[in-house]
Amino acid sequence: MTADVKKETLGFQTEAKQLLHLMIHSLYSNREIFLRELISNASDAIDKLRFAALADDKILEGQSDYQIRVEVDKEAATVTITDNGIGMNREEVIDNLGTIAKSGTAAFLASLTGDQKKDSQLIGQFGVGFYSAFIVAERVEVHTRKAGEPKEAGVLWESQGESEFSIGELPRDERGTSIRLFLKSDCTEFADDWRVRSVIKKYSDHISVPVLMLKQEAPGEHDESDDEAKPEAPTWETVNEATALWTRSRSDISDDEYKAFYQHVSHDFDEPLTWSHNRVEGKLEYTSLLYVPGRAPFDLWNRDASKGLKLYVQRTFIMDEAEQFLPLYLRFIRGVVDSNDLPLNVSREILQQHPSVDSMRSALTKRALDMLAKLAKSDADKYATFWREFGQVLKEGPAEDFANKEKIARLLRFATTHMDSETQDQSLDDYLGRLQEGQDKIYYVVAENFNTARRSPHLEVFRKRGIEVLLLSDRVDDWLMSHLQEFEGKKFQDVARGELDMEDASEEEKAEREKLQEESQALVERMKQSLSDEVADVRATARLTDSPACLVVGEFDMGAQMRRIMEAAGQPVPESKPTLEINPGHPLISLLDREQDEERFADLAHVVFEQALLAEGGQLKDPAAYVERLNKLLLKMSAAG
Ligand SMILES: Nc1ncnc2c1ncn2[C@@H]1O[C@H](COP(=O)(O)OP(=O)(O)OP(=O)(O)O)[C@@H](O)[C@H]1O
Repeated sequence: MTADVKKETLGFQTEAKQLLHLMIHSLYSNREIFLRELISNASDAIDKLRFAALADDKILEGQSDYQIRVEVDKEAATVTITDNGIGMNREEVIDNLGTIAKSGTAAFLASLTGDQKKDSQLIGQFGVGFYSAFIVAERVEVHTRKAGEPKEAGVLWESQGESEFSIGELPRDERGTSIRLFLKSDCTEFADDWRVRSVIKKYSDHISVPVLMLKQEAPGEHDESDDEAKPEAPTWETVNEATALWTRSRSDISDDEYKAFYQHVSHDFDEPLTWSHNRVEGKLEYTSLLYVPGRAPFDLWNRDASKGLKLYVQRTFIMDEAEQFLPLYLRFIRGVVDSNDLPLNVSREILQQHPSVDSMRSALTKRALDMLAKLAKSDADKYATFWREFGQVLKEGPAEDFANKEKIARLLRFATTHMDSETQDQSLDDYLGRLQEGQDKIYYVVAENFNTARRSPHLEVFRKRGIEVLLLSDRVDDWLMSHLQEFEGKKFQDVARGELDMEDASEEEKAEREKLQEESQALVERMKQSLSDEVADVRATARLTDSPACLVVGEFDMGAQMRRIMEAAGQPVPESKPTLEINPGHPLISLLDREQDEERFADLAHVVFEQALLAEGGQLKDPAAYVERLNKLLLKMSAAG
């Protein structure tokens, strides 16, 4: 192909260079996947052409027999993948094959460790794509022409996968793209017809476009006496199943086929955790195939990361990332929806207004939630994986989707005082199964991290009474809890909020609490005066057993954790002071009560307040003053001793 080409040499973008290098070294043990990636791209290119032809069928140049051809040449040690899809012009070749446009790429590359095994996992998450050709090829040639452009617009791109590539003009009769791989000496197996066929069967059976290879003559078929009549034109045969997988009946599709199809639609390297394939008939007609990935993509938290489903209308590919069919909190779900009701010329704008889309969205949301519920029930290990990867995203659900709040709540998993471990593996149903007699609330504590939550002084009385408390420490938790009011008729109660009124307290306990309050009246008044700048109120409490004091926010005030997040984000936060609750039975509080020296009383009262703030993960306004006060008290103590 290279004769007479005016060539120009250009360098790969730095990120592309790094990725290429990494790809070659970390995916070697799984090298056959290059074929899946290239066929997947070829099929995408044909989908794009089909879609573009809906608006202007001149670009088909009278040829609408879509196909992908794979040719091997054992002698030359090459394998060539040719599609008659949309093709690329010069600029697109440079952009698509020479740079990586995904946002977050630099951060992704920085997260790599140099450990091949770990990196190969990560790179799978990133999506391997076209560059996987260089795992097996020492040189790659791409000859392409954009559909609808003249033959002379053909482009030849060539690279050895190091730091540069060359690009030149080379006329091309057929529209579309041909990718020729000059195989490395230890990869010549991919120039073998049978080897390639089996890889195509394995990974690309479900591609709706036919993948063709030259028919091989069976041994003995060749009749010598016929030699005069030859040569016949080579015949091509279809190697893959070539029907869109989702159009087939569920019972005819094997798990392996579902998995391979997932890798095609999601560009994921790994297997999905589960899937749900459904055909809906009646008022609306559509087929959906939804998957739960096994791992979060590297850019899950990027605003512009890919999300949504692949949309088809009557089998014709319309768009990637159709976001309208699922809510944001299910943005990790991948798959396909094929509608019979939407018009073929549907655009993103039309999708936003089309009446069927709303009904499809609520049905697909329900379907996705049911699929997760089923996974939780049938495979605890896989569900734990799901939760680890996507739990935080699902926690956005109750705020976004009021109608499905209860369903989502049932899917949530928490760390609680029951296991006292950081792993979030307890469901609300588990919690309800362990309610104490008379308990009619679901208690929780929110803190900055797990240990602060677990050691929160607010929990002391709950532990004493054997009442379980949810331990929340993810950033999204305050947000979540502000939208979850109740579950199965039980209200959620923040243990650090409002006055503690434990419904199971006995008459005796109540009387004791009242007595406590009366006895502490004088101390409480003195402390209120001393701490009037810091706290809204001081009161004696029975909720503490080991700690001298804790802070409590008003029933309707913003939680401490939420306040910290808002402050960190530079958001205005309404001014509100917490209430200090003290434990009159604690020796430090008794000491305070006995303190006659007003200055020392003020110091000690402040230290008690500041320590309560520290214990819940808060920040002191004036840490130096705290240290000074504490030191003063320590010195006093040693002087007294
Ligand atoms: N056969 C082809 N025909 C037309 N365009 C192609 C072809 N192969 C690749 N491209 C273009 O090159 C781009 C980059 O391909 P590449 O496989 O690296 O990434 P991708 O398919 O976009 O995503 P991923 O990295 O997740 O696989 C594609 O998005 C497409 O625009």
